[in-house]
Order: sequence, then C-alpha cells, then structure tokens
Amino acid sequence: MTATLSVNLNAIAMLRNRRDLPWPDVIHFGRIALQNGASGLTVHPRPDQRHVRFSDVPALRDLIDREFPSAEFNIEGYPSDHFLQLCEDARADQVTLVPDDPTQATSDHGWDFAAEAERLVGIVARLKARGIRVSLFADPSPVGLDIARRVGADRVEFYTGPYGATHSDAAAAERELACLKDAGNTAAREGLEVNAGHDLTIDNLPALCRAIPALKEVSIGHAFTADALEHGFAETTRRFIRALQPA
Ligand SMILES: CC(=O)[C@@H](O)[C@H](O)COP(=O)(O)O
Ligand SMILES: NCC(=O)COP(=O)(O)O
Repeated sequence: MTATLSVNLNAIAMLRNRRDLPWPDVIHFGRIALQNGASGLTVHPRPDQRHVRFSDVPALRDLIDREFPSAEFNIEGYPSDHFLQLCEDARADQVTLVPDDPTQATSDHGWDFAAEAERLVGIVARLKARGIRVSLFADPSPVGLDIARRVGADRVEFYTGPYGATHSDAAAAERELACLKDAGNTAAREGLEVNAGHDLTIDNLPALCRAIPALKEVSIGHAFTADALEHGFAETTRRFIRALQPA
C-alpha cells in the first residue's frame, strides 16, 4: 500500500497573513498541489487564526467540490463547538482531532485517550453521524489505541515530530521508527487505520513508510513549503509523491 499525500496549507496562510493582501493565495496553492497529484488538502484553523482563517475553510471546500471532487479535505484542530461546526459546515471528508491548547506554538502531543475517552465518544459520534471520517492525533505509542478504537475513531494520526527531530541522529531515528512500527502494528490489531504527520520530509518519509507499510495518509506542510521555495509547489508535490513510492 502506498500512503497518499495531503498537503497542509498552514504555512502558505501564515505567509499571506504577514500583510493585508490576498497573496500568496491559499486556494491557488491548494489547486497546484491537487493538479500535481496530491490526494487532498489539510488545514489546521487555530482559534487565533494565526495562519488558516476560518474563511479559508469554505473556500477550500468550494475548490475541491468544483475542480477536484475526488480529493479529500482534512481539517485538523481542537474539538471546540466552533471548530466542530466549521468542520460540519465545510463537509470535511476527514477531521483530525488534536488536543492542542489555543496557546500552543504547534501540535506537539497526542490525546490522553484514557483521560479523554468519555468526552471523545460524543464528539466522534457527532462527526461520524455526518459521514465524516474521524482521525485522532496520537503519540507514537501503543498506549491507549484500544481506547481510541472504542471511542469510535476510524484512524489515528501518529505524531511524527519526535521522528522528524532526529534528522541528524541516525540512532535516534531508528529508535523513533521502532516506536512508530510498534504503534502501527498495535493500531492494525485494534482495527484502526493509520495516518502520520508533523515534521515529515522527503528524506525521512521512505523509512517511515517501511516502518508502517499500512500507512494510509501523510499530511505535510512545513517541510513541504520549505522545499517548494526551492523547487516550486508543483514540482515539490511530485517530489513528495515520489518519496512515498515503495523503493
Ligand atoms: C497536527 C499537526 O501535527 C500539524 O498538522 C499541525 O497542524 C501543525 O500546526 P502548525 O502549522 O500551526 O504548526
Ligand atoms: N498533521 C501534520 C500536518 O498536517 C502538517 O504538519 P507539518 O508538516 O507542517 O509539520
């Protein structure tokens, strides 16, 4: 199985927000990514709208509906009532629920499934009742994946920040990959499909795909955007898709 690529547009939105101007245009770069083979688009509209604005969400839904109806729209975020309503109004194909505090600089941990199970059951049911696939952001660990399944999640997205941080330490990378492999095997046993994201790059993707052969989707934004500064958005999309192909 080859994991699909969902391009995260947060960094494009952050660049746009530097000035009160409409460029770089989030919709334009989402279109380029989908035109060049990305399977979907991801955004993480945070409460402070530091990058993706709430108004970007319906506009991206409209792009996919009009021009790329087979593409998926993955919306990530903390399950506040406002966020859940935003996802429902946008008819998200997938919602990735993340336990982020509004003040966090970025996403840096998965759910404490044991502590949050009771709350997550209703939230997951609400989204699934609207035909939305639900993925729960999870640490790269087997712990709690049985609960993730019990609360109704279709998938977990393993947080690959610790793996991404090992870019200059091969031994540490092997240790993180072993954790991801173990977590991926447990997820499969629990009947969960697996996504992954955070600090993934062209260089670290192949080993991750070998560690989790059943990996369904990777969502990538930061390193993708850095690569695109050098290669352009279209070629970078093709480069990341090539990196996902089995060797
Ligand atoms: C959930 C995750 O790991 C990322 O998708 C997250 O959206 C990154 O958020 P920032 O782009 O705000 O750092
Ligand atoms: N879920 C991860 C994501 O969407 C993008 O994370 P990053 O590549 O910006 O670190």
